[in-house]
Amino acid sequence: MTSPRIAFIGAGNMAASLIGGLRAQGVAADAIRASDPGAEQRARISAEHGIQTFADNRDALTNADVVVLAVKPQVMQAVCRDLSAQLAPTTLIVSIAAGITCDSLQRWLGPQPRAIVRCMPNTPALLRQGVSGLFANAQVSTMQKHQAEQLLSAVGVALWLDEEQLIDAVTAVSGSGPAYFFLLIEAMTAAGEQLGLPRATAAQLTLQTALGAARMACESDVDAAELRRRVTSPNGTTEAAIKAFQAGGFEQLVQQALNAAAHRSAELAEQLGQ
Ligand SMILES: NC(=O)C1=CN([C@@H]2O[C@H](COP(=O)(O)OP(=O)(O)OC[C@H]3O[C@@H](n4cnc5c(N)ncnc54)[C@H](OP(=O)(O)O)[C@@H]3O)[C@@H](O)[C@H]2O)C=CC1
Ligand SMILES: O=C(O)[C@@H]1CCC=N1
Repeated sequence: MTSPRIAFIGAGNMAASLIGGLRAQGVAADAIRASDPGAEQRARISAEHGIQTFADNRDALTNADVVVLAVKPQVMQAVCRDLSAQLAPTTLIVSIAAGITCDSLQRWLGPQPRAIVRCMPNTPALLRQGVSGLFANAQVSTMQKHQAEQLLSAVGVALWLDEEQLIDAVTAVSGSGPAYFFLLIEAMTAAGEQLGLPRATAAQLTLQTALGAARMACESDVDAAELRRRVTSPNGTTEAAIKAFQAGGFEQLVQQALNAAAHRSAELAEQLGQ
């Protein structure tokens, strides 16, 4: 199968990660186009990946099999309305925007039924270590599902969802998830410094521990709870720390935080889908 021609609308961080992943997989530069109003973004992406870029979104659409909508949720409606007349009926639409439903995209893209895949990737896509949840509407063909999966798996793991609503949960767990780990890294570094370590040492200890723990959790044949038990000696230092976390309501706090993210994703869909 020849690789599809892909147009990126919006050439910011997530688009740059996806384009980098595609290029690393051997997709030809001339199979990819991108548009963005920012001259700087266009120059950067075109210099890094050798692709053609455009200031007018409609110019990126020429011959596209797949159009990736990679703009912020707040401008999505205007972008879709502007593109609708220009889109071929067979084009696959892939949206990575948080809180924008397939129904809203369909409404903004005009009366013609559209094949739409809604995705939620995350920023480790930059290092091809991302993970995405994908939902396809009823118009998406098997071949188009394969095209969307190829696109997202160029930057990490791609997981299909049976219900669109689950995208809110994916957003809460993995879309926003990198920020939670960064928050923990910030807090552990600060706590290490408070305990007397030089900041750079506290940062290095924290980062290497995060990396080692993530790799163990990914590569081990036992689950995270068992790995935690193996670190926790009876009446030892880890037990003291875990008890302090739990006394502070750690698990409930994590649940509350993820509920807030999922709720905000659904709320964005409600507010921006009008
Ligand atoms: N960042 C993240 O962790 C994740 C983001 N997402 C989603 O990905 C999408 C893109 O996010 P991200 O890459 O981080 O954002 P960026 O701001 O980096 O990229 C968006 C780009 O779109 C450009 N843009 C603005 N208006 C238009 C327009 N009318 N037509 C074309 N391009 C336009 C912006 O230019 P300018 O900056 O000049 O406005 C910017 O370069 C969002 O919808 C977000 O919800 C999904 C998962 C994770
Ligand atoms: O914070 C946000 O809204 C976006 C979506 C997931 C990660 N960043």
